[in-house]
Order: sequence, then structure tokens, then C-alpha cells
Amino acid sequence: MTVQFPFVTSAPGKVIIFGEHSAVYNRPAIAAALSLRTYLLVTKNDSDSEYISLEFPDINFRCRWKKTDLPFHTVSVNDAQHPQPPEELDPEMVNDLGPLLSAIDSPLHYGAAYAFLYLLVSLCSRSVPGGLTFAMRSTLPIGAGLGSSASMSVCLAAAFGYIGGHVKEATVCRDSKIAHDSEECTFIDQWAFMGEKCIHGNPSGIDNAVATHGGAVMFQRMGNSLPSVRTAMRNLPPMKLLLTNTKTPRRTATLVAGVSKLVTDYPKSTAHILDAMEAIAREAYNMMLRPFLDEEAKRKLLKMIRINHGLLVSLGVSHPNLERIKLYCDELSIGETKLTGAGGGGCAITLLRDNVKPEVFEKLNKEFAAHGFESFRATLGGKGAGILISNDETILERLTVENFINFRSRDEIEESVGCSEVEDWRYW
Ligand SMILES: Nc1ncnc2c1ncn2[C@@H]1O[C@H](COP(=O)(O)OP(=O)(O)O)[C@@H](O)[C@H]1O
Ligand SMILES: C[C@@](O)(CCOP(=O)(O)O)CC(=O)O
Ligand SMILES: [Mg+2]
Repeated sequence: MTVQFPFVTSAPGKVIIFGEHSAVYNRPAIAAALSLRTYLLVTKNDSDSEYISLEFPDINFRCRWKKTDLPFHTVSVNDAQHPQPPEELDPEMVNDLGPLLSAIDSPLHYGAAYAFLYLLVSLCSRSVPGGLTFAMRSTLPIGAGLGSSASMSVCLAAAFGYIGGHVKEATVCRDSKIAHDSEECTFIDQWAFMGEKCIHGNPSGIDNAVATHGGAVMFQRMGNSLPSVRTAMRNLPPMKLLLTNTKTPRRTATLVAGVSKLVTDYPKSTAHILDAMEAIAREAYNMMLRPFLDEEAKRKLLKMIRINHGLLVSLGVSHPNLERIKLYCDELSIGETKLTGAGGGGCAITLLRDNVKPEVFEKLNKEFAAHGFESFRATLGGKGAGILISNDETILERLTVENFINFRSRDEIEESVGCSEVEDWRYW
């Protein structure tokens, strides 16, 4: 299989509707892909063939490594087989990557570089061409609970899987159905999970599953040695969701570690909290299987959002700014609010009641603007991992590192290379 450069891979972010954090403790959770996505451009420059470079302007980070310094010797290559991800990060590889990462002092940069190198060395052998540059841009807010880390890991796993010859070029075009499944998807999903491990230690796998397969899922991790269960929810009933970003930065790694400590220190009481979260996710799943929600179902779903948020508060993962959003939405009676993703800042979702008057939203937006919060309506259940390989001159002109670095807004990214704008995108 010949690899054609340049190419772009892409994957969506996600919204967890029920079950964040409890998902890490093998409880079911419900999440859907989001219309905001990450794009990874891969270009080849033959005059710079000793190096592999990354350009991650979203986090103000660029770095490059000599190809001969990469620890390819830690991977045993069997050309007849595609590499299988280990249960845990490989200790030898982790050890050998240490010196390549030691000069990086920001945890944001460190996590991104660690996932990048781990997946590069695992999926591309020594024969990886030198002179490659990987430029990443995201239309998602980063570190805000919408799964930017998983969409990044999926883009990396897909790109390295394609370069390493483990993932065939995708063929499914734009109009075919969402929540796609294939051998390639399974491979990308499993390796993206390793990327998530590099970034936040103990992921459940729900974010990479949604970013790979798209659509909406009920997901349950079954422990380290058993495969997770992923049930596609094909007809998510229409739900009016408002997403609000507190813009308060936080790291998933810190919040997941905080909950882990609480679960260790208070095993009995936290077990009840996690059980309650499981019950909510299961009840919500049964309700969300219906093609539409009657009044009674809507009322119940609103209450479940409220209960789930309360349980997350008790795990210590809310933040005063998330509570402010909840307070304003409660005061104006526009719906029920819960944090989404790891919490501690980042985003809240509000399930809106019907018939909220436009002037009420105006009032709410003024309150939010005064605090620097940003609200947007989300489209849920979009496409999963995709690849753009094109021979069209007008598209090729856009696929330059410089162009990727200089995009100034979400709209510019979407208009230039976006999945919703460019016809040539294909999905695995
Ligand atoms: N576009 C991007 N460019 C570079 N790194 C990214 C990008 N998106 C995500 N990351 C990595 O993922 C981390 C954020 O992951 P995380 O804390 O799990 O938050 P979330 O997944 O909710 O956005 C960042 O610190 C960075 O290391
Ligand atoms: C808290 C958790 O449930 C979701 C984290 O999502 P995010 O990184 O905040 O987008 C962790 C996980 O499931 O891996
Ligand atoms: Mg994340």
C-alpha cells in the first residue's frame, strides 16, 4: 500500500450526557459525537528527512525529534500481523521515551508529546519516512470536557495506522450512515485508548470510542482484561441541549486522580454514589431508545440530569463557575444543568425545557457574557474518524503546515478543510 502525502485525519469531540467519572469504575455511560472536530495534517518534506516534527499551535507547542533517536527497538515487528495494543502502557517503551520528553515542562505539552511519540513508535516501524510534519488544529475547546484529548488520539492513531500500513484508506463517503463500524475502526479505537492513557492515566475508553465510531453510544468498560461493551444508539431522540464553556481551565488527569483518591478513602459511600450514577445511565438509556420523548419522558430526563449533576458534585468535580451556570439556568427556569466530561471547570450542558422565550435566553446570555462564559447549541451524533486524501489542486493548495498554523478561527478551519465543507472526506 503506498501512502499518499499530504493527507489529513479527523475525529469529533463528544458530549457525555450521563455517566462521566462513573464510566472509569466500569459503570455504563451515554455519550454522543459532537459537530466540533480535530484535524491532523501530515506532510512530507524530503529536504528535512532526518526529523519527525509536530506543530500543535492550539497549545502553542512545536517540537521535533531525530528519527534515529526514536526507540523503535522496543517494538517487535511481525510484518504479517497488525500490532495489538498492550493492556497497559509498555514499561520499556515508557522508559525509553523518557529522555525524549524530559525537556518538556508544561503538562499540556507533555501529554500531547507523550501520546504522539507512544503511538508513532508503536504503529510506524523504523521504515517511517523522515521529513514528516504533523500539524494539528481543533475546532473544539481544549481541556474543556468535550474530549479534545480523545479526538487528538484518534487522529494520531488513524494517521500512524495508515502510514504503518495497518489501516487501509477509508472508503465510506459523507452521506452514508453514522456510527460506522469496521476492522479499521476497532484498530484505531484500541490504539487511541493508549493515547488517552498517556494523557490522563486511567481513561474509561468512552471518549475514544465515540471519537472513532461517531454517533451516540451507551458504553461500559468491563475491566482491564475484557473488551468494553459499546452499544450504538441509532435514533437518539431530539434533545435541545445548550453547551456552556466556563473557560475555566482544568486537566482531566487531575480530576480523575482526585476521584480515585476519594474512592480509595471512602469506598463504601462512593460505591453508593457510583451505583446511583449507574442506575441513572440505565434508566436514561431506556428512555432515550424511544424515537421521540413524550412530556412525561422529558420531565424524567430533566430530573435525571439534575440528579447526575448532584452526584458529580458529591465526588468533588464541580467548580464555582459550573455552579454559577446551573444557578442562572435554574433561576430563569430554562432547564436542568449538569457538568459534562471531567468537570472542575470546562463545560456544562443544559437540557432545555420547551417553549423558553427568546427574551429569557437574551437575559441568560448577558449574565454569561458578564462572566466570560461562552454558550453554543450543539449538534449531536455526527461522523467518526475520517481521512482526506485528494488529488484536487484547489484542496492540495490548502494542505500546507503554514495554512494549518495560520487558521484564525473555527470557521476558517471548517471552510478550508472541514468535514462538512470538503466532499473528499472518507470515513472508516
Ligand atoms: N488540538 C490539540 N493540539 C494539541 N494538543 C491537544 C489538542 N487537543 C487536545 N490536546 C491534548 O489533550 C489535552 C486535553 O485533554 P483533557 O485534559 O483530557 O481535556 P479534554 O479531553 O476534555 O479536552 C491537552 O492538554 C493536550 O495535551
Ligand atoms: C471523566 C471521564 O469520564 C471523561 C473525561 O472526559 P474529558 O477528558 O473531560 O473530555 C474520564 C473517562 O471516562 O475516561
Ligand atoms: Mg480528555
